[in-house]
Amino acid sequence: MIDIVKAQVSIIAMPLKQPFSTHLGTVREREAIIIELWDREGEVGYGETVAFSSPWYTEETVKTAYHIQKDFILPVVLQKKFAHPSEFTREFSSLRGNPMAKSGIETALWDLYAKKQGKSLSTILGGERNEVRAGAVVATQDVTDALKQIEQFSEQGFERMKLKISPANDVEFIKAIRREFPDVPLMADANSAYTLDDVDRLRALDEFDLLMIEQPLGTTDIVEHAILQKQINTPICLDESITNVHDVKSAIQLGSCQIINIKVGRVGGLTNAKQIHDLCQENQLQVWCGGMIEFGISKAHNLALASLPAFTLPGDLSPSTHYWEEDILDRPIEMEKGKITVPTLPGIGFSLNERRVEEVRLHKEIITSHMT
Ligand SMILES: O=C(O)CCC(=O)c1ccccc1C(=O)O
Ligand SMILES: [Mg+2]
Repeated sequence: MIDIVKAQVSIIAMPLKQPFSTHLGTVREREAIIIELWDREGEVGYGETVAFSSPWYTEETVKTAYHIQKDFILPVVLQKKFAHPSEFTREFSSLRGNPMAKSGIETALWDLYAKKQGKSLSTILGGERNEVRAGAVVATQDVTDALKQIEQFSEQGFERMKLKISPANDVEFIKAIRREFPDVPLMADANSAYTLDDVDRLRALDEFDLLMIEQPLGTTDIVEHAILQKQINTPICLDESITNVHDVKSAIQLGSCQIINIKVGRVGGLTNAKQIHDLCQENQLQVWCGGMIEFGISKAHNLALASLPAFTLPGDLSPSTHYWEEDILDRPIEMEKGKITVPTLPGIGFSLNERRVEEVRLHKEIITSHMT
């Protein structure tokens, strides 16, 4: 039984090494909520809430997630006992939406559960890979910058590059990159910058041999992506549109995509992420693990998830030093020749570097079971 008696919620903030720009705006500093849950025997589980400071990618923010966690999720988690972390998802099915708030806590329960079993989170989830393939995101709207970044990322060994595109920055931008790097594995992410009126523009991207185009149309759309996929050769990958297993069923039924980007936070935790993985595997859809410009706790959860068999494509998985001067883990996550080793120690295989967390912490709150 998982019997949580104490929770510590920390809001941290750190500048990115370089700005991360999309057509929706620029991220220069990253806030996140780090969750620590202790059970009655003193074992600790770690989770990270990946909502951003503002609602540019999805509706949640650090403040909404904090509110939902503190006022609705943690009081229940501190009262209830869970036989298995998957019970969390059922327990909070009547708490609508707020997947990142849920995920921040659910993932901590998974870490704790795996540690209690003395097994790695990868093993507990059914992982089969001992290393995963890393991919880099070129998040600049400037072609000179983009060329420089791709050069650098290739030297570092990243196995694919993802370009952030929009109607203001697509055909000419990709053409300039393809001229310099004819063979680099390349994909594009539009973060919903297009509509069906742009079919000709999107068809023009077919000549660049992109591995896929991620989320070209509306953030909640499943139907129009199916219409688009019939008119372009580049495989469509859905990100924002997939929030639960039902969305995946619809996308499969309609032929809305060939690939799915699974983000633990976007789908409300590891239980749902695994269920989506299993469904994609049964239906021969390829999946990869999406990134949220995250700190090491979420990175470690991603490594465990990406070790599952259907994660055949390189993900938005990068070492600790990719975005951060110094991450918050006891030791950095490292990449070697484009691969990151899946930890074999119990749970996520990392703990927090308390000194570093202290340096970057804006706020801390401890909640115990006799307070709720
Ligand atoms: O974590 C990364 O390496 C970046 C991944 C990325 O592109 C991204 C980062 C933040 C929000 C949305 C997205 C996205 O995939 O659309
Ligand atoms: Mg995306």
